[in-house]
Amino acid sequence: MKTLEVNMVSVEIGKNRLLDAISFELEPGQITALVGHNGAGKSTLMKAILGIVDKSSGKITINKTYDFDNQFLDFKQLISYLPEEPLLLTELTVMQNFQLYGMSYGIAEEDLSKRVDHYVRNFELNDKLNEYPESLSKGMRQKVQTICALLPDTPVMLIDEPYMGLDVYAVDFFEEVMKEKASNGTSILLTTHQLDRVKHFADGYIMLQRGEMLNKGPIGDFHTIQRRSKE
Ligand SMILES: Nc1ncnc2c1ncn2[C@@H]1O[C@H](COP(=O)(O)OP(=O)(O)OP(=O)(O)O)[C@@H](O)[C@H]1O
Repeated sequence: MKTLEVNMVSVEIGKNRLLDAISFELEPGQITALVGHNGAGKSTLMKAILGIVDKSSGKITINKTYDFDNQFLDFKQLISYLPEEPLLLTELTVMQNFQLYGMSYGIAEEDLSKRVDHYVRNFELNDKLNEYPESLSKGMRQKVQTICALLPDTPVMLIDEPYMGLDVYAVDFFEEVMKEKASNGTSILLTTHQLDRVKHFADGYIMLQRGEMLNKGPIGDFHTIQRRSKE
């Protein structure tokens, strides 16, 4: 049984081929680190899965049934996404941003309020619910965006560079939540440059290089990223 299946996905922008025939599958309950140099194509791959960037070819499905090309709205509901840069709506308060996520993923009000309460206490944002994103520090905005991504219970999570701006307590709590989500069956794909952290945390890895899949396998087989040769 697989959750996300990505089959021969390519992305071209103008004459540039940003991703070249990428294929991989995620198992339920597995955390997979997506690694590679700056510019390797990690964020582009996540954006292609979410339809933020158009794929030029390839097929993406979730649970074999939900197809990116034929049931995009149902497909997207099954993915929670933490973008590299916070994408909060500046005209909404922190709580209203959470409510918007709750509505778009159909989370019952009572569940939403319990989850918000749990996450804001642990990320130490309980006194910020009525603030607007621009009055928060960068790290606090990152925490708010992180909570947005944690609120829904989806079979697939795409997490792009989660550690940036988080303090050490927030990082520990975040990893605890990831493990808990995975133990409940969520497949997590996570990009990061903090390779030492993911080594003890992920089950598998996928390595991209210049838009191509260089290799993949269990995390125990991952050693390091070779220094990029001069082009
Ligand atoms: N909208 C775009 N138009 C043109 N080129 C783009 C676009 N978005 C990304 N690229 C290019 O695609 C390549 C991959 O970028 P991407 O952001 O996916 O890399 P990354 O692996 O996530 O890097 P990092 O580790 O620095 O976040 C880069 O060469 C980048 O310049």
